[in-house]
Amino acid sequence: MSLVEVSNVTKEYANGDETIRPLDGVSLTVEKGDYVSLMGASGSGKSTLLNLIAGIDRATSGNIVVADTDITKLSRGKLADWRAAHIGYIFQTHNLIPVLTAYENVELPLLLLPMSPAERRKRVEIALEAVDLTSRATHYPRQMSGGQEQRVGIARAIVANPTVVVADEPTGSLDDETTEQILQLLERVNNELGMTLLMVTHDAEAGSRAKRRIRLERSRLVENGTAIPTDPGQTAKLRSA
Ligand SMILES: Nc1ncnc2c1ncn2[C@@H]1O[C@H](COP(=O)(O)OP(=O)(O)OP(=O)(O)O)[C@@H](O)[C@H]1O
Repeated sequence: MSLVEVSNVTKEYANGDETIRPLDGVSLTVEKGDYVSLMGASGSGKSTLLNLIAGIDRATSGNIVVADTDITKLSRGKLADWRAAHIGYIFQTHNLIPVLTAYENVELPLLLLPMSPAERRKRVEIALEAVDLTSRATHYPRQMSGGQEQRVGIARAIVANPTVVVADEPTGSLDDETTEQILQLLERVNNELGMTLLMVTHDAEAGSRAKRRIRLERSRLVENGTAIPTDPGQTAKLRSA
C-alpha cells in the first residue's frame, strides 16, 4: 500500500447559487520518500488538494488514506489529533508567532503531542540543527531575515517527524537567492531525512526540483503529460508498467 492514496476525490464549494468543483474525481498515490510538486493555474485547486491530504479541509466525496488511516472517516476531533501527529505544514509566509523565539516556535507542535520535556528538547535541537539555525535559537522572528524565518518554519514542520510534509508556495515570498537556499534545504529534508514532501508552487524552477511533477488541469491531475486515471488501481498498473 502507498503512503498516501487519494481515490476518486471530488471537492465542491458553494458560491451563492453556483457550485465550484476544483477537484473532480482525482486520484493520486504518493510513496514514502517521494518529493512531489503540484502546479497549475491560479484557482485550479492546488491548495485545496494539499489541504485535503493534510486533513485541514474535507473532501465532498472519495477517500484519502494516509499511512493506513482513511482520514475522510475521522471525526473532526480525531482529525485534529491525527494532523498534529502526522502532518508538517510549511506556509508561504512561515506564520511564525512573533512573541516566541525560534526555539519556542519550533517547539510549539510538540506541545500537542504526548512527550517528555527531555524528548521535546532533543527534537527541537535536532530540527534547528537540520536547518542550520542552532545559533539563532533565542532570536525572535523580527530579528531574522525572511530566509531564516522560513527555515524556522521548515524546522517547525519537521520537528514532530511527520508522515508527510506539505508545503504551500514555500518560496512564494522570497528572492531568487533565498529561494535557492530553501529549495536546497527541502531537497535535504527529502534526501537526507527521508521525509515525504508534497509542494504546491507557481514557480516552474521550484516545481522542476521535485522528483515527481504533477499538474492540476481542469479539475484533473496530469503527470508527465498523461492524465492520472480516476481509478487508483489503474494508476498502480501504469506505474509498475
Ligand atoms: N473555502 C472556500 N470557499 C469557497 N470557494 C473556495 C474555498 N477555497 C477555495 N475555493 C475556490 O476553489 C478554487 C480552488 O482554490 P485553490 O485555492 O485550491 O486554488 P489554487 O490552485 O491553490 O490557487 P492559487 O494558485 O491562486 O493559490 C478557487 O476557485 C477558489 O476560489
